[in-house]
Amino acid sequence: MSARILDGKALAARRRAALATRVAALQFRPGLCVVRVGDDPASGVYVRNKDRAAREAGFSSETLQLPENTTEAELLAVVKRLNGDASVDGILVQLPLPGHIRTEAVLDAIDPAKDVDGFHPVNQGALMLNRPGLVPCTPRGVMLLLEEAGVSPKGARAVVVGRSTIVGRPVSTLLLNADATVTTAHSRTRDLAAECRRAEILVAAVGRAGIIRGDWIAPGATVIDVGINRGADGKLVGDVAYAEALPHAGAITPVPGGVGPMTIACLLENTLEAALARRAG
Ligand SMILES: Nc1nc(=O)c2c([nH]1)NC[C@@H]1CN(c3ccc(C(=O)N[C@@H](CCC(=O)O)C(=O)O)cc3)C=[N+]21
Repeated sequence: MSARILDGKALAARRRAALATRVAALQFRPGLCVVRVGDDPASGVYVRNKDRAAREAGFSSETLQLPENTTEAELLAVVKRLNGDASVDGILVQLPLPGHIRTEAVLDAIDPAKDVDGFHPVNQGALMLNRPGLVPCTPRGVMLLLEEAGVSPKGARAVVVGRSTIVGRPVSTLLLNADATVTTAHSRTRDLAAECRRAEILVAAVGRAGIIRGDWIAPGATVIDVGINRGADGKLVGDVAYAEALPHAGAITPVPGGVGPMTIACLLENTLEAALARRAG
């Protein structure tokens, strides 16, 4: 038996096509602005793919490329200008930022109504309280892939490996809000293999190639691999040892072509949502 492959690339393409139809019917173009400081390689692929996807869906998309030596004060001034720019519906500041800039200070400065990453404390707090708000893109993509797989979180044992504020924690919260029984495992978890083996839904968001081994996966489990790591041969690989996992999992997302494209589709959905909410007043 071999796992069903959850095609995130195809699902993302369908969602972007649906978005394009909705955007074409609007009286305005939703505007996304991405701010990139320096050229961290982790951001490169994302910025290029996002820009193309945004334009194809009828959004206006702009990337402000600032030099590596931009000061925190200068970046805050850019964010404030975008907060006040009525043509900008969504603001995304690419992470990671250079070490001399405090990430929290920058994220806190983004207008929560334009925070299409969903990283602002107001939006993260809303998520924790299960109230309406902008939800982080990758975690939303994870939930949509589960839905696509026909897997209901309700009552299910879910294990999320990773506790980052941008993926692990919000994924755990979304699963909890969807009535899963959630374990958040991390680098200090005593027996990671044992925790993973209990999972009916396993979400890997660690950022280390292949650390989740095939025999950590319960028979028939649904595996969502959030990791996008560069392997020794330069190819993209996930956090899950994919070939090993195939005979164990019931369904699994590939890397590339799984969660990554969904992140971009959800970013555009968040941008439309922010645009409609702001323009409704
Ligand atoms: N403020 C902020 N928000 C982010 O969401 C954010 C960020 N900063 N910094 C960088 C990371 C990285 N990230 C990716 C999203 C999609 C793909 C993606 O589309 N990957 C495709 C294609 C990869 C390829 O072909 O090279 C795939 O996995 O199939 C990759 C990486 C978002 N990030």
